[in-house]
Amino acid sequence: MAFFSTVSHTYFTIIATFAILVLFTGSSSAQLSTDFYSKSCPKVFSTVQSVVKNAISVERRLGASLLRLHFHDCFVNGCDGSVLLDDTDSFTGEKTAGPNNRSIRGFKVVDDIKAAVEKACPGVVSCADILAITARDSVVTLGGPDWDVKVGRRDSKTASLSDANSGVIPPPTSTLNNLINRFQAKGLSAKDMVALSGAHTIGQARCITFRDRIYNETNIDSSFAKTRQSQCPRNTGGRKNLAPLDLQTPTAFDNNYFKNLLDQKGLLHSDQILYNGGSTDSLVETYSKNDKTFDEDFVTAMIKMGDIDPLTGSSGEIRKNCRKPN
Ligand code: HEM
Ligand SMILES: [Ca+2]
Ligand SMILES: [Ca+2]
Repeated sequence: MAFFSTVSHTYFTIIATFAILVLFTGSSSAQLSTDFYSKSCPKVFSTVQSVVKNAISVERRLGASLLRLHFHDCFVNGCDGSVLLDDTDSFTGEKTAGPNNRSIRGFKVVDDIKAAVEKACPGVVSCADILAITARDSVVTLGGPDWDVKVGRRDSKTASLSDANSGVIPPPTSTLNNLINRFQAKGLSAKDMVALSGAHTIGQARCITFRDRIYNETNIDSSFAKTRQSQCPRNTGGRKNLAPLDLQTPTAFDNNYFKNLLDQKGLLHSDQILYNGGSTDSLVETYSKNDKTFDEDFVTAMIKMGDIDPLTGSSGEIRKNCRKPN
């Protein structure tokens, strides 16, 4: 008896270990692949790209706005299109959460992309995948690196205001430790975090996100602070006034963001903290000197970010309209 129970116990352990392994790999990004739509929607990539290019040719900032949408989607319960759901009388989504309210944009472009993709292959391509492809196409269109986007994500049927407000998307007042920890919590390293922060080589920020820095911080170039103060008053008013995150080339994807940090010309507290005598200084120096290394590490990190907790298999749905569940 003792012999049999040891044997069955051993078998049980082996089977249980195997089941746990399968469960773990099944819940990760194992099912995303670059050819997920190769039969069901071969034109998806060219369709998305042409709408993105057209939108950016009308307003270059949209490239930045679209890239940011993918980040704000993936960090809140994974890359599941949750950020795109509109509020209704009976439902509050993520659009009014602190990091998103009056800030995230680009939804009309996403609607246009979805319409074009639905025309080519109805009911096939998820909004979460559209955000991932759109982020890549935005970077490429603005002169940044290219990569193959993994697809096969499905869309959430809901969204979470409280999760979007919980600090998983770190605020611009963050310490370096908080930035590192928040990315670590999503399986991204400090290196990934610094490389992804390089997304701030494009786009704009509102006065309220950098006011405290330009008036009260000391690790800032004084003439740069003065320039920014002229459009962002100390006490009241001007909250919505915009300034470029990269003062040199805000519509080109390059490594000037990191060069600015060496000159203490980072706009946000969370930008300059990456080069302030701490553990990430040497990476900032590397990226400022070597655009190719930045591009490579940015691509690696974008692919990792796109892998965060996707819905796959029969989870979620393929939304017909990115703004509401089916
Ligand atoms: C490291 C932590 C990060 C913090 C604290 C942060 C914070 C911010 C803030 C405060 C703004 C300005 C928003 C506004 O005033 O409306 C902004 C803009 C932006 N962020 Fe980040 N961000 C971070 C990481 C990222 C990542 C990982 C990406 C993408 C990969 C990204 C892409 C962008 C872009 C492109 C813009 C400009 C958007 C536009 O012009 O519409 N950020 N970010
Ligand atoms: Ca999400
Ligand atoms: Ca730039």
